[in-house]
Amino acid sequence: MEKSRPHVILSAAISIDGKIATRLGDSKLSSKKDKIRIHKLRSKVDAILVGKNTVQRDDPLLTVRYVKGKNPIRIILDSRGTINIDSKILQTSNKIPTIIAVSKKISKSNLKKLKKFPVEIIMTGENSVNIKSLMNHLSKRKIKNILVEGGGTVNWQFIHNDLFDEILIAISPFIIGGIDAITFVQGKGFDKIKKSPRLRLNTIKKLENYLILHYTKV
Ligand SMILES: NC(=O)C1=CN([C@@H]2O[C@H](COP(=O)(O)OP(=O)(O)OC[C@H]3O[C@@H](n4cnc5c(N)ncnc54)[C@H](O)[C@@H]3O)[C@@H](O)[C@H]2O)C=CC1
Ligand SMILES: Nc1nc(O)c(N)c(N[C@@H]2O[C@H](COP(=O)(O)O)[C@@H](O)[C@H]2O)n1
Repeated sequence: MEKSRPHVILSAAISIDGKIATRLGDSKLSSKKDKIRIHKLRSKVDAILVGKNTVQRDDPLLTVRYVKGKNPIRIILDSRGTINIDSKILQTSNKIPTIIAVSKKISKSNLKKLKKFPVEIIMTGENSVNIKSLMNHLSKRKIKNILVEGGGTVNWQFIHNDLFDEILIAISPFIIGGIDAITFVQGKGFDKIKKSPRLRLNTIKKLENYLILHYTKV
């Protein structure tokens, strides 16, 4: 029987105090070696997924550049289709397969704007993108594994809805601090430790001043 969702790996570079970006959105935490590690991983997955805020803040390419390898399909969660038309994601969508997942709340004008680009639009969910049904849809499209590269709001949705299998964390040698800085997991958070998913720490790897932690669910 076909699995109802792809295998999901959550990945982030964090400061030693668990932040993924400063309060101003600076998230450049990875070293060159760490980028090589992440690009190797990107080259092995079918798709890479991020949230709209990450696209707005970082203007990422989400491609494989530090190593040789194939680019994964890019998936952006953008409920209202507000992604900037000048973003690298849209501007390179003629070269790299790109899916924009939107909700039924998208305006006609934003839908029209997206349709001008060679992207696939998947509409699911009333207010925000229904990630369970999106995963189901992607599974039917033979997307077997997805690398979720944040941000914190998206990570919370995958964790809260128990839609992940592995977590890869690079602890970088920085301290960010501040209650307004984005943490690895945003959202409402669990109110009791017993509600948190149980994780098994599989490997710890030292990469210069970085620690790469690999967890799976118990
Ligand atoms: N250090 C690192 O490894 C990384 C850092 N970042 C940083 O994280 C920050 C962005 O994180 P956040 O503000 O938490 O935003 P986010 O990147 O998680 O995007 C959240 C947005 O995605 C959209 N969305 C649509 N459907 C959704 C759904 N079902 N679940 C969740 N989101 C949905 C909504 O517009 C929502 O506001 C940026 O500053 C970025 O630089 C992002 C990725 C990795
Ligand atoms: N692994 C990792 N380390 C960091 O320090 C980061 N800030 C991120 N961010 C994620 O990678 C995306 C940038 O990708 P491109 O270099 O533009 O291909 C960014 O948008 C986050 O998803 N990751």
